[in-house]
Amino acid sequence: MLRSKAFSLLKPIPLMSGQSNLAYKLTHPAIASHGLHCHGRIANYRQRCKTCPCNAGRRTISAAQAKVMAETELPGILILDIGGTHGVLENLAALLKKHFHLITMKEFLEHKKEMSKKIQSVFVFEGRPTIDRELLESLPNLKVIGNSGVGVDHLDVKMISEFGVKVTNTPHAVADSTADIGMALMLASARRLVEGCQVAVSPDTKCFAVDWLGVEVTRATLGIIGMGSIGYKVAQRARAFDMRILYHNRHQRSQEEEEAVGAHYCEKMEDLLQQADFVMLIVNLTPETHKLIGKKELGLMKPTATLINISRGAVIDQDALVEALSNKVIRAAALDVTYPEPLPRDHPLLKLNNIIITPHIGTATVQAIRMMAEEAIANMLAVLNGQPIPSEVCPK
Ligand SMILES: O=C(O)C(=O)CO
Repeated sequence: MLRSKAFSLLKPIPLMSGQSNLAYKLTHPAIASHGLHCHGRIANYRQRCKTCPCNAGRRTISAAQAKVMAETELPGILILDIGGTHGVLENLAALLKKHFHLITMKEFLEHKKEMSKKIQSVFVFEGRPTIDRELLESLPNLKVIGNSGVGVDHLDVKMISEFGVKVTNTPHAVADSTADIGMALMLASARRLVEGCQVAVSPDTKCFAVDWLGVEVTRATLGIIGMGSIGYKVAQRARAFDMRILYHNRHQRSQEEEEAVGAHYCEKMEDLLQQADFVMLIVNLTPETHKLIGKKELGLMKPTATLINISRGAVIDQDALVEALSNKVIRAAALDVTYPEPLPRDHPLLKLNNIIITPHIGTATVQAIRMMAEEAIANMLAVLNGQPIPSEVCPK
Protein backbone atom coordinates (compact mmCIF):
# COMPACT_ATOMS: atom_id res chain seq x y z
CA MET A 1 0.00 0.00 0.00
CA LEU A 2 1.12 3.52 -0.74
CA ARG A 3 2.00 5.89 2.02
CA SER A 4 2.63 9.55 1.50
CA LYS A 5 6.15 10.75 2.24
CA ALA A 6 4.70 13.84 3.84
CA PHE A 7 2.78 11.71 6.27
CA SER A 8 5.66 9.44 7.16
CA LEU A 9 7.59 12.49 8.30
CA LEU A 10 4.89 13.54 10.68
CA LYS A 11 5.42 13.13 14.38
CA PRO A 12 2.46 12.15 16.51
CA ILE A 13 1.11 15.04 18.50
CA PRO A 14 -0.10 14.54 22.05
CA LEU A 15 -3.49 15.77 23.09
CA MET A 16 -3.60 19.36 24.21
CA SER A 17 -6.06 20.27 26.90
CA GLY A 18 -8.50 23.13 26.71
CA GLN A 19 -8.47 23.50 22.92
CA SER A 20 -12.17 23.17 22.39
CA ASN A 21 -15.11 21.61 24.08
CA LEU A 22 -14.37 18.27 22.44
CA ALA A 23 -10.68 18.45 23.24
CA TYR A 24 -11.54 19.30 26.81
CA LYS A 25 -13.81 16.28 27.13
CA LEU A 26 -11.04 14.10 25.79
CA THR A 27 -8.75 15.19 28.56
CA HIS A 28 -9.00 13.38 31.84
CA PRO A 29 -10.73 15.71 34.31
CA ALA A 30 -8.17 15.07 37.02
CA ILE A 31 -5.40 15.90 34.60
CA ALA A 32 -7.17 18.99 33.30
CA SER A 33 -7.66 20.21 36.84
CA HIS A 34 -3.98 19.72 37.59
CA GLY A 35 -3.08 21.61 34.44
CA LEU A 36 -0.96 18.71 33.27
CA HIS A 37 -0.44 17.25 29.86
CA CYS A 38 -2.46 14.13 29.38
CA HIS A 39 0.71 12.10 28.91
CA GLY A 40 -0.09 8.97 30.82
CA ARG A 41 -0.27 8.02 34.40
CA ILE A 42 3.35 8.25 35.42
CA ALA A 43 3.83 11.50 33.57
CA ASN A 44 0.72 12.84 35.30
CA TYR A 45 2.62 12.72 38.54
CA ARG A 46 5.77 14.22 37.27
CA GLN A 47 5.39 16.42 34.24
CA ARG A 48 4.02 19.88 34.28
CA CYS A 49 3.20 21.53 30.96
CA LYS A 50 6.06 23.97 31.22
CA THR A 51 8.73 21.38 31.89
CA CYS A 52 7.40 18.66 29.64
CA PRO A 53 10.28 17.59 27.39
CA CYS A 54 7.93 16.41 24.68
CA ASN A 55 7.76 19.26 22.22
CA ALA A 56 6.02 17.28 19.54
CA GLY A 57 2.73 18.71 20.72
CA ARG A 58 3.61 22.07 19.32
CA ARG A 59 3.84 20.72 15.81
CA THR A 60 1.06 21.18 13.30
CA ILE A 61 0.34 20.09 9.74
CA SER A 62 -0.71 21.97 6.66
CA ALA A 63 -4.08 21.63 4.97
CA ALA A 64 -2.26 20.09 1.97
CA GLN A 65 -0.70 17.40 4.18
CA ALA A 66 -4.07 16.74 5.76
CA LYS A 67 -5.59 16.27 2.30
CA VAL A 68 -2.83 13.81 1.31
CA MET A 69 -3.44 11.88 4.51
CA ALA A 70 -7.14 11.78 3.91
CA GLU A 71 -6.58 10.37 0.42
CA THR A 72 -4.03 7.67 1.24
CA GLU A 73 -5.06 4.08 1.64
CA LEU A 74 -3.99 3.01 5.13
CA PRO A 75 -6.84 3.16 7.63
CA GLY A 76 -6.67 6.21 9.85
CA ILE A 77 -6.20 5.75 13.54
CA LEU A 78 -7.00 8.48 16.01
CA ILE A 79 -4.47 8.56 18.78
CA LEU A 80 -5.82 9.44 22.19
CA ASP A 81 -3.25 10.27 24.74
CA ILE A 82 -0.18 8.51 23.40
CA GLY A 83 2.42 10.02 25.62
CA GLY A 84 5.42 9.71 27.74
CA THR A 85 9.02 10.47 27.23
CA HIS A 86 12.27 8.58 26.78
CA GLY A 87 11.38 7.42 23.29
CA VAL A 88 8.14 5.67 24.24
CA LEU A 89 6.21 8.02 22.02
CA GLU A 90 8.44 7.41 19.03
CA ASN A 91 8.61 3.64 19.54
CA LEU A 92 4.88 3.19 19.75
CA ALA A 93 4.27 5.56 16.89
CA ALA A 94 6.68 3.54 14.75
CA LEU A 95 4.77 0.34 15.53
CA LEU A 96 1.43 1.93 14.73
CA LYS A 97 2.67 3.58 11.56
CA LYS A 98 3.32 0.19 9.98
CA HIS A 99 -0.41 -0.34 9.77
CA PHE A 100 -2.16 2.98 10.25
CA HIS A 101 -2.01 6.64 9.46
CA LEU A 102 -1.61 8.27 12.85
CA ILE A 103 -3.98 11.14 13.40
CA THR A 104 -3.60 12.98 16.65
CA MET A 105 -6.41 14.73 18.43
CA LYS A 106 -4.87 18.07 17.59
CA GLU A 107 -4.79 17.22 13.89
CA PHE A 108 -8.29 15.84 14.04
CA LEU A 109 -9.66 18.98 15.60
CA GLU A 110 -7.85 21.22 13.16
CA HIS A 111 -8.85 19.26 10.05
CA LYS A 112 -12.01 17.55 11.13
CA LYS A 113 -13.66 17.68 7.72
CA GLU A 114 -10.84 15.80 5.94
CA MET A 115 -10.05 13.50 8.85
CA SER A 116 -13.32 12.30 10.29
CA LYS A 117 -14.23 9.85 7.47
CA LYS A 118 -10.69 8.52 7.34
CA ILE A 119 -10.62 7.35 10.94
CA GLN A 120 -11.49 3.68 11.40
CA SER A 121 -9.76 3.05 14.72
CA VAL A 122 -9.16 4.87 17.95
CA PHE A 123 -6.12 3.86 19.98
CA VAL A 124 -6.30 4.56 23.70
CA PHE A 125 -2.80 4.27 25.06
CA GLU A 126 -2.95 5.67 28.56
CA GLY A 127 -4.95 7.91 30.80
CA ARG A 128 -8.71 7.71 30.85
CA PRO A 129 -9.95 9.83 27.98
CA THR A 130 -13.70 10.24 27.63
CA ILE A 131 -15.10 8.68 24.51
CA ASP A 132 -18.58 10.10 24.33
CA ARG A 133 -21.44 10.34 21.83
CA GLU A 134 -20.11 13.62 20.49
CA LEU A 135 -16.84 12.01 19.45
CA LEU A 136 -18.49 8.85 18.13
CA GLU A 137 -20.95 10.89 16.06
CA SER A 138 -18.05 12.74 14.51
CA LEU A 139 -16.41 9.48 13.34
CA PRO A 140 -18.83 7.84 10.88
CA ASN A 141 -16.40 5.11 9.75
CA LEU A 142 -15.09 4.15 13.15
CA LYS A 143 -14.96 0.37 13.63
CA VAL A 144 -12.84 -0.26 16.70
CA ILE A 145 -11.49 1.30 19.86
CA GLY A 146 -8.27 -0.45 20.82
CA ASN A 147 -7.58 0.02 24.51
CA SER A 148 -4.06 -0.55 25.82
CA GLY A 149 -4.52 -2.28 29.14
CA VAL A 150 -7.03 -4.73 30.46
CA GLY A 151 -9.29 -2.37 32.46
CA VAL A 152 -11.94 -0.63 30.37
CA ASP A 153 -13.93 0.98 33.20
CA HIS A 154 -13.29 4.36 31.55
CA LEU A 155 -15.20 3.29 28.44
CA ASP A 156 -18.97 2.99 28.10
CA VAL A 157 -18.79 -0.24 26.11
CA LYS A 158 -22.56 -0.55 25.78
CA MET A 159 -22.98 2.95 24.37
CA ILE A 160 -20.00 2.46 22.05
CA SER A 161 -21.47 -0.80 20.74
CA GLU A 162 -24.67 1.06 19.79
CA PHE A 163 -22.53 2.82 17.17
CA GLY A 164 -21.47 -0.58 15.78
CA VAL A 165 -17.98 -0.01 17.18
CA LYS A 166 -16.01 -2.82 18.83
CA VAL A 167 -13.89 -2.38 21.95
CA THR A 168 -10.75 -4.45 22.50
CA ASN A 169 -8.25 -4.73 25.38
CA THR A 170 -4.87 -6.35 26.10
CA PRO A 171 -5.18 -8.92 28.89
CA HIS A 172 -2.15 -10.95 27.82
CA ALA A 173 0.32 -8.09 27.54
CA VAL A 174 -0.35 -6.76 31.03
CA ALA A 175 -0.46 -9.99 33.02
CA ASP A 176 3.21 -10.48 33.97
CA SER A 177 4.09 -6.88 34.74
CA THR A 178 0.94 -6.36 36.81
CA ALA A 179 1.47 -9.61 38.72
CA ASP A 180 5.03 -8.48 39.40
CA ILE A 181 3.87 -5.17 40.87
CA GLY A 182 1.47 -7.10 43.13
CA MET A 183 4.37 -9.20 44.41
CA ALA A 184 6.60 -6.14 44.72
CA LEU A 185 3.99 -4.32 46.83
CA MET A 186 3.40 -7.37 48.99
CA LEU A 187 7.12 -7.82 49.70
CA ALA A 188 7.77 -4.10 50.14
CA SER A 189 4.93 -3.74 52.62
CA ALA A 190 5.78 -6.94 54.49
CA ARG A 191 9.43 -5.91 54.93
CA ARG A 192 8.75 -2.16 55.35
CA LEU A 193 11.01 -1.41 52.45
CA VAL A 194 9.97 2.20 51.90
CA GLU A 195 10.44 3.12 55.56
CA GLY A 196 13.77 1.30 55.51
CA CYS A 197 14.93 3.29 52.47
CA GLN A 198 13.98 6.51 54.20
CA VAL A 199 16.02 5.57 57.25
CA ALA A 200 19.00 4.52 55.14
CA VAL A 201 19.14 7.86 53.36
CA SER A 202 18.97 9.81 56.65
CA PRO A 203 22.34 8.90 58.22
CA ASP A 204 21.49 10.67 61.46
CA THR A 205 18.55 8.39 62.17
CA LYS A 206 19.37 5.67 64.66
CA CYS A 207 18.34 2.37 63.15
CA PHE A 208 17.99 -0.88 64.99
CA ALA A 209 16.55 -3.81 63.14
CA VAL A 210 14.14 -4.48 65.99
CA ASP A 211 12.54 -1.10 65.32
CA TRP A 212 11.75 -2.11 61.77
CA LEU A 213 10.34 -5.55 62.18
CA GLY A 214 8.34 -6.70 59.25
CA VAL A 215 6.41 -9.88 58.62
CA GLU A 216 7.33 -12.84 56.42
CA VAL A 217 5.72 -13.56 53.11
CA THR A 218 7.16 -17.07 53.02
CA ARG A 219 4.57 -19.64 54.15
CA ALA A 220 2.01 -16.89 54.85
CA THR A 221 -1.54 -17.13 53.50
CA LEU A 222 -2.31 -15.09 50.39
CA GLY A 223 -5.94 -14.36 49.52
CA ILE A 224 -6.41 -13.41 45.87
CA ILE A 225 -9.69 -11.69 45.04
CA GLY A 226 -10.13 -11.93 41.28
CA MET A 227 -8.44 -14.97 39.74
CA GLY A 228 -8.21 -13.87 36.11
CA SER A 229 -4.97 -14.08 34.20
CA ILE A 230 -3.18 -11.57 36.47
CA GLY A 231 -4.48 -13.32 39.60
CA TYR A 232 -3.27 -16.64 38.29
CA LYS A 233 0.19 -15.22 37.53
CA VAL A 234 0.33 -13.91 41.11
CA ALA A 235 -0.54 -17.39 42.39
CA GLN A 236 2.26 -18.89 40.28
CA ARG A 237 4.73 -16.46 41.80
CA ALA A 238 3.39 -16.91 45.35
CA ARG A 239 3.90 -20.65 45.09
CA ALA A 240 7.64 -20.03 44.92
CA PHE A 241 7.33 -18.44 48.39
CA ASP A 242 5.56 -21.55 49.72
CA MET A 243 2.49 -19.44 50.35
CA ARG A 244 -0.86 -20.97 51.12
CA ILE A 245 -3.09 -19.59 48.38
CA LEU A 246 -6.81 -18.90 48.74
CA TYR A 247 -8.83 -17.27 46.00
CA HIS A 248 -12.28 -15.87 45.48
CA ASN A 249 -13.58 -15.42 41.97
CA ARG A 250 -16.87 -15.36 40.06
CA HIS A 251 -16.02 -18.80 38.66
CA GLN A 252 -14.01 -21.56 40.23
CA ARG A 253 -10.92 -22.49 38.21
CA SER A 254 -10.58 -26.07 36.95
CA GLN A 255 -9.12 -28.66 39.33
CA GLU A 256 -6.06 -28.90 37.10
CA GLU A 257 -5.47 -25.14 37.24
CA GLU A 258 -5.97 -25.06 40.99
CA GLU A 259 -3.57 -27.95 41.57
CA ALA A 260 -0.90 -26.42 39.32
CA VAL A 261 -0.53 -23.47 41.70
CA GLY A 262 -1.90 -25.08 44.88
CA ALA A 263 -4.82 -22.62 45.13
CA HIS A 264 -7.98 -23.26 47.17
CA TYR A 265 -11.29 -21.72 46.15
CA CYS A 266 -13.30 -19.73 48.71
CA GLU A 267 -16.86 -19.42 47.51
CA LYS A 268 -17.46 -16.76 50.15
CA MET A 269 -15.11 -13.77 50.09
CA GLU A 270 -15.58 -13.47 53.87
CA ASP A 271 -13.83 -16.82 54.43
CA LEU A 272 -10.81 -15.59 52.50
CA LEU A 273 -10.74 -12.25 54.34
CA GLN A 274 -10.76 -13.96 57.73
CA GLN A 275 -7.86 -16.29 56.93
CA ALA A 276 -5.47 -14.34 54.72
CA ASP A 277 -2.29 -12.61 55.90
CA PHE A 278 -2.17 -10.75 52.59
CA VAL A 279 -5.29 -9.90 50.61
CA MET A 280 -4.67 -8.89 47.01
CA LEU A 281 -7.38 -7.24 44.90
CA ILE A 282 -7.20 -8.04 41.19
CA VAL A 283 -10.81 -7.58 40.01
CA ASN A 284 -12.15 -5.39 37.21
CA LEU A 285 -13.99 -2.29 38.36
CA THR A 286 -17.69 -2.85 37.68
CA PRO A 287 -20.83 -1.77 39.54
CA GLU A 288 -20.57 -5.07 41.46
CA THR A 289 -16.97 -4.49 42.58
CA HIS A 290 -17.30 -0.77 43.36
CA LYS A 291 -16.31 -0.40 47.05
CA LEU A 292 -16.12 -4.17 47.35
CA ILE A 293 -13.84 -3.70 50.35
CA GLY A 294 -15.41 -1.40 52.94
CA LYS A 295 -15.62 -1.11 56.71
CA LYS A 296 -17.28 -4.51 57.17
CA GLU A 297 -14.76 -6.37 55.00
CA LEU A 298 -11.78 -4.62 56.60
CA GLY A 299 -13.20 -5.55 59.98
CA LEU A 300 -13.16 -9.23 58.97
CA MET A 301 -9.45 -9.14 58.14
CA LYS A 302 -6.81 -10.13 60.72
CA PRO A 303 -5.20 -7.20 62.58
CA THR A 304 -1.89 -8.52 61.24
CA ALA A 305 -3.09 -8.61 57.64
CA THR A 306 -2.04 -6.41 54.70
CA LEU A 307 -4.32 -5.24 51.90
CA ILE A 308 -2.82 -4.88 48.42
CA ASN A 309 -4.70 -3.30 45.52
CA ILE A 310 -3.51 -3.59 41.93
CA SER A 311 -6.94 -3.33 40.28
CA ARG A 312 -8.74 0.02 40.49
CA GLY A 313 -8.87 2.49 43.37
CA ALA A 314 -12.65 2.51 43.62
CA VAL A 315 -12.71 -1.19 44.52
CA ILE A 316 -11.85 -0.02 48.06
CA ASP A 317 -13.87 2.43 50.15
CA GLN A 318 -10.95 4.75 50.82
CA ASP A 319 -12.57 6.48 53.81
CA ALA A 320 -13.03 3.10 55.45
CA LEU A 321 -9.42 2.24 54.65
CA VAL A 322 -8.13 5.44 56.27
CA GLU A 323 -10.09 4.56 59.39
CA ALA A 324 -8.93 0.93 59.43
CA LEU A 325 -5.27 1.86 58.98
CA SER A 326 -5.40 4.65 61.56
CA ASN A 327 -7.02 2.39 64.13
CA LYS A 328 -4.77 -0.59 63.28
CA VAL A 329 -7.79 -2.68 62.29
CA ILE A 330 -5.38 -4.08 59.69
CA ARG A 331 -1.58 -3.96 59.72
CA ALA A 332 -0.91 -2.13 56.45
CA ALA A 333 -1.97 -1.43 52.88
CA ALA A 334 -0.07 -1.23 49.60
CA LEU A 335 -1.85 0.41 46.69
CA ASP A 336 -0.87 0.84 43.08
CA VAL A 337 -4.26 2.41 42.38
CA THR A 338 -6.32 5.06 44.15
CA TYR A 339 -9.13 7.43 43.38
CA PRO A 340 -8.46 9.95 42.14
CA GLU A 341 -5.03 9.40 40.65
CA PRO A 342 -2.96 11.06 41.88
CA LEU A 343 -4.42 11.65 45.33
CA PRO A 344 -4.60 15.30 46.34
CA ARG A 345 -1.62 16.32 48.46
CA ASP A 346 -3.72 16.68 51.62
CA HIS A 347 -5.42 13.28 51.32
CA PRO A 348 -5.48 11.45 54.69
CA LEU A 349 -4.05 8.27 53.12
CA LEU A 350 -0.84 10.17 52.39
CA LYS A 351 -0.41 11.01 56.06
CA LEU A 352 -0.33 7.41 57.29
CA ASN A 353 2.89 5.52 57.87
CA ASN A 354 1.45 2.02 57.40
CA ILE A 355 0.75 2.46 53.71
CA ILE A 356 2.72 2.30 50.46
CA ILE A 357 1.29 4.01 47.39
CA THR A 358 2.70 3.76 43.88
CA PRO A 359 1.39 5.82 40.95
CA HIS A 360 -0.43 3.11 38.94
CA ILE A 361 2.70 1.54 37.51
CA GLY A 362 1.36 -1.98 37.00
CA THR A 363 2.23 -1.96 33.30
CA ALA A 364 5.06 0.55 33.40
CA THR A 365 7.79 -1.60 31.93
CA VAL A 366 9.52 -1.30 28.58
CA GLN A 367 8.30 -4.78 27.68
CA ALA A 368 4.67 -4.37 28.77
CA ILE A 369 4.21 -1.06 26.96
CA ARG A 370 5.43 -2.59 23.73
CA MET A 371 3.39 -5.78 24.15
CA MET A 372 0.27 -3.75 24.90
CA ALA A 373 0.71 -1.77 21.69
CA GLU A 374 1.30 -4.99 19.73
CA GLU A 375 -1.74 -6.69 21.24
CA ALA A 376 -3.89 -3.62 20.61
CA ILE A 377 -2.70 -3.43 17.00
CA ALA A 378 -3.47 -7.14 16.44
CA ASN A 379 -6.96 -6.61 17.85
CA MET A 380 -7.67 -3.54 15.76
CA LEU A 381 -6.38 -5.12 12.54
CA ALA A 382 -8.52 -8.19 13.19
CA VAL A 383 -11.62 -6.00 13.42
CA LEU A 384 -10.71 -4.03 10.28
CA ASN A 385 -9.97 -7.21 8.33
CA GLY A 386 -13.10 -9.01 9.51
CA GLN A 387 -11.08 -11.71 11.29
CA PRO A 388 -11.71 -13.30 14.71
CA ILE A 389 -10.83 -10.69 17.35
CA PRO A 390 -8.25 -11.94 19.87
CA SER A 391 -9.49 -9.83 22.82
CA GLU A 392 -12.87 -8.23 22.38
CA VAL A 393 -14.66 -6.60 25.31
CA CYS A 394 -18.34 -7.41 24.94
CA PRO A 395 -21.05 -5.09 26.29
CA LYS A 396 -22.72 -6.45 29.43
O1 LIG B 1 -4.16 -3.06 32.38
C1 LIG B 1 -4.67 -2.22 33.13
O2 LIG B 1 -5.82 -1.79 32.95
C2 LIG B 1 -3.91 -1.71 34.27
O3 LIG B 1 -4.30 -0.77 34.89
C3 LIG B 1 -2.66 -2.41 34.70
O4 LIG B 1 -2.07 -1.81 35.82
